Parts: sequence; structure tokens; C-alpha cells
Amino acid sequence: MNILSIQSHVAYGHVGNASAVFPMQRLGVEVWPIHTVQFSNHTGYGAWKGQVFDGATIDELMAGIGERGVLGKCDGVLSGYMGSADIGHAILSAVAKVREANPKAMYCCDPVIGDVGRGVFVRPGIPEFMREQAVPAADIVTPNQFELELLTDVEVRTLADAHRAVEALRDAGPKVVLVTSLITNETPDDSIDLMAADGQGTYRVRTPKIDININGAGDAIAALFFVHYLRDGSAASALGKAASSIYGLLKRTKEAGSREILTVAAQDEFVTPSQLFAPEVV
Ligand SMILES: Nc1ncnc2c1ncn2[C@@H]1O[C@H](COP(=O)(O)OP(=O)(O)O)[C@@H](O)[C@H]1O
Ligand SMILES: Cc1ncc(COP(=O)(O)O)c(C=O)c1O
Repeated sequence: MNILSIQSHVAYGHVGNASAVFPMQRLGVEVWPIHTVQFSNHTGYGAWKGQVFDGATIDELMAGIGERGVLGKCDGVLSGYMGSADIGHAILSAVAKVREANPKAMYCCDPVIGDVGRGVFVRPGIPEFMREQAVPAADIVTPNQFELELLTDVEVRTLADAHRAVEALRDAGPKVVLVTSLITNETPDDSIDLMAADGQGTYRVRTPKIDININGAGDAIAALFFVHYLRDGSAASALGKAASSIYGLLKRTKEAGSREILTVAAQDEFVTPSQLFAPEVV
């Protein structure tokens, strides 16, 4: 399997492609990473150095890959944090090129806009771009609860609200939705939920909440969910596997007291999670 992964990259630590690429490789996937930025470290540190690339750079790399004649072998495109609408347009043009060469290729869009604690943290224009262009073009989307609410205008307080919002998002285009970090009024204080739907059903996984606040978990779970969905063709199966792997990864990270997720040291969690969480139909 070959996946084109267009995301931010950091030299030190694990967010964006630096969080998503290795877990996919560890699962045996050939990954073609294109970086939208190259920073020293993630922005959670408050200071960083490096460059933001532009749409033309992505177009150029896509043209080069196209010249190798391999786009027909690309099974999927994964995108994350976009940086600017210009980069967003280049990502959608990359998706179109891949689909032209392989009509069966899927596009998984992590519609990074913000989260419940921080609010919107992307540049002006990006929320509208996600809503009007990226989400309708995607086969799979992986919003957190904040992004789900923003993209659908549905306030999610109950499980029924979550169902309504997920169906509204599916009506907008993507047939598969994974909601991360979902807290409804039914979620116990010591737990965190994930929900996934694919038209065959809607499923939930509930794991313990770990006392850790870390960057890059969303990037890794979107990558794992995408790979497992492409392989298994089932949101329930992909949800159970991806959620179990991320829980194991974060548990090991907490035990080690690390500021960065243990993408390398805890890599066995990607293949054989130490604890398996089975999805329930909701
Ligand atoms: N503190 C935590 N405890 C348990 N699981 C967590 C925790 N933080 C993140 N996760 C897991 O990682 C997933 C992705 O995290 P999320 O916060 O949505 O990503 P990000 O903010 O990095 O995009 C969550 O759905 C959850 O399964
Ligand atoms: C460049 C870059 N990409 C991606 C991320 C992903 O962060 P998070 O997992 O918190 O959404 C961050 C977070 O700091 C970042 O700095």
C-alpha cells in the first residue's frame, strides 16, 4: 500500500508527518511524505525556527512524483494541518491528480481547525476552506469534537447530538467520519470517547483518560485509522485498532514522563496494542 501524506514536519519531536509517517511505515505501508512546513519543533513550545512552504512547492513535488509514473499506484492521500488556503488548494489539486491516475484512491482529511481548550488556532480563511472545499472533497474526515461542531453548526452535548453532527458531516460528502476526543454528558469524568461512522453503523470506543496533554496524537490516530480503514473496509475495525494503539502509545508516554509522544520507543503498540478496546454499536 502507498500513501501520500501531506502535512507539517518537525525535526525534533512528533507532530504532523513526524507523528504520522512512522506508524504507517511500521504497519508496512510505503509512505510518500510531502512537508507543508519544516520546523525545528512543534509550536506548543512557544518558540520554533524553520520555514513554511507554499502551494507551488507542493505542486512541484507532485509534478516530480507524477513524472515517475507512479501516481496510479497511490492508494490514498492523507492531509493534516494546512497552514494557509494556498497550501490547501495545492493539497486538493494533489488529490485530484491522484484520483485521475487511480479512481479508487481515497482522500482522508484531518480538518485541523482548533480544539475545545484553545479555540480556533489556524489562520483566518482555513475554517471556511475546510468546510467549503476540503471536507466535501474527502472520503474520510477525522475531526475532534470542536471541529465537528464548527463544521456542522451542531452543538454536541449528548450522544444523540453527536449522531446528528456526524450524519450532517456525512451528508456534506465524506462517507466515513472519525470523531476524536469526544466528551458528551454520558462520558464518565475519567474517560474519553471516540466515535466512527461509515454508513454500515456508528461505533464508539471509550478509553480511560490519561493525565497528559500532548501534541501529535491526533495526527497519529488519523494515519492509523486511514490505513486500517483502507485495509479492512470497516470503520468499526479501524476505530478499535487505531484507538487501542494510541491509548497504548499515550500510556507509555505518560509512564516515561516524556514531553513528546514515544513514536519510536512504543512502536509495538502500532502493531500489537497491549490493551484492546472493542468498539460498541451506539
Ligand atoms: N489525555 C488523553 N487520554 C487518553 N487519550 C487521549 C488523551 N489525549 C488524546 N487522546 C487520544 O488521542 C486521540 C486524539 O487526540 P486529540 O486530542 O483529538 O488530537 P490532537 O489534539 O492531537 O489533534 C483522542 O481521541 C484520544 O483517543
Ligand atoms: C507544526 C505543527 N503541526 C501539527 C501540530 C499538531 O498538534 P496537535 O496534535 O496539538 O493538534 C502542531 C502542534 O503543535 C504543530 O506545531
